[in-house]
Amino acid sequence: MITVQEARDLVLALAPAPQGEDIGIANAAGRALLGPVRARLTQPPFDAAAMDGYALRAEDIDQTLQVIGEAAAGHPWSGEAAPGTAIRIFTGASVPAGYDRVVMQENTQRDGDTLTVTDASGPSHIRLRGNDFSQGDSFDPQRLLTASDIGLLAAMNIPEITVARRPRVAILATGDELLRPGQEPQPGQIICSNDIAIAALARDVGAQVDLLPIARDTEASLRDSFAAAADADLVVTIGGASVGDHDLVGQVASELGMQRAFYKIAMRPGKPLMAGKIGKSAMLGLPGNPVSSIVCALIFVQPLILRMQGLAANIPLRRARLIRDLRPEGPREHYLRAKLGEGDDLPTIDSFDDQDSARLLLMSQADALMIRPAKDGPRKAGEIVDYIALQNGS
Ligand SMILES: Nc1nc2c(c(=O)[nH]1)N[C@H]1C(S)=C(S)[C@@H](COP(=O)(O)OP(=O)(O)OC[C@H]3O[C@@H](n4cnc5c(N)ncnc54)[C@H](O)[C@@H]3O)O[C@H]1N2
Ligand code: MOO
Repeated sequence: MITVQEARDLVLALAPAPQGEDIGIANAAGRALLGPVRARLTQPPFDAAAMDGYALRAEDIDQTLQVIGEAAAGHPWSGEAAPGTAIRIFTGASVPAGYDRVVMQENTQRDGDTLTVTDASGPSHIRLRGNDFSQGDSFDPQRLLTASDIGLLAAMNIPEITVARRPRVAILATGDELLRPGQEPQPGQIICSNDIAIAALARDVGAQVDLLPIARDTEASLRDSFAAAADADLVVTIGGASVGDHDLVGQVASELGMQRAFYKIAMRPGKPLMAGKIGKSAMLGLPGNPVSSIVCALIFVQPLILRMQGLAANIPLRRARLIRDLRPEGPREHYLRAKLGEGDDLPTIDSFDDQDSARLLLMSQADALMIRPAKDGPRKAGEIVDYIALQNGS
């Protein structure tokens, strides 16, 4: 069996080069910029008042001043700064040339057109031209664009950008026992939970998801499903990956010409993971146990979808202190469902006693996946371990 790291490298190598698509920035949150863009203007474009008050020359601050004009946002004042004068100014207005200080109106006293400063302390309250960014500055965040990013693109006066086309991801749950949520289970049947969970994880990283009908445990049904997924950039199957008589996914995929990159990895949960290419699509075959499928989606499916959009696919590892001793590990890298707590320097982490890969309730209660290397020795409370933060965490 190959290691998780080897498997990740092979999975990421399945990503084709991203294709570009031009979109308006208003719809660009959650999309991946394809290459750097450059600011089309300087921000702020002029020295701008940061407070409502008066613009004056710092050297005049102790004098009685004459108010000779007004500048508001969008309405600059274009006269000359003369000694002993001030300009009524409002936040966002251009500070007229020659004035180098804005005093908040709370720190002034005005009588007709004369002004005295009652409190001369404090900063200049002027945002200098270009203090945020300058025309020509490059922007390339190397992650899915956030709300702040699209605000920044707007401020840079970039109305349209080229992003990676959303990867089309077909998700296929397999199993005779599976029903859709809301249906009435007969003896031996359960509700299909995995495909909608994996679909949500895929959408979170920018995929356009096609949730296929549940395939039955027959070769014919699986062939039909693979045919329906032929246009996908990535086909994710769920279940039927193990060695049982009804685990047909690998067999049918091979008959359809799948070029296998690997089958089975030293990971717990997730051992029967399968990866390769089928037709024009990348394919990942996830194990059917609900927690296994979600963990594999976090470690392999999401990074692959990000890579398909040209992004680095690193999973941020964090560190926490064990709250109690741990037994030695077996031959597979273990991703344990765990709870975080407040600690002095680092958070504390405590894995659940029950690590059954079928227990969705525990997965939903976990706020971290604690990572223990294969064959890790016993660990003592207080030692530091790596973990991956989960969305459930507060
Ligand atoms: N003899 C062996 N048996 C098993 C091994 C093994 O090495 N030797 N590995 C075990 C491990 S580890 C896993 S993980 C599972 C994976 O099996 P499959 O991928 O073939 O999954 P299924 O058998 O189809 O299902 C397992 C389990 O999960 C339920 N399931 C499946 N799909 C869904 C779904 N979409 N929604 C909700 N629940 C689902 C299914 O009903 C089963 O209970 O194999 C072990 N066996
Ligand atoms: O690998 Mo299975 O995914 O341990 O439950």
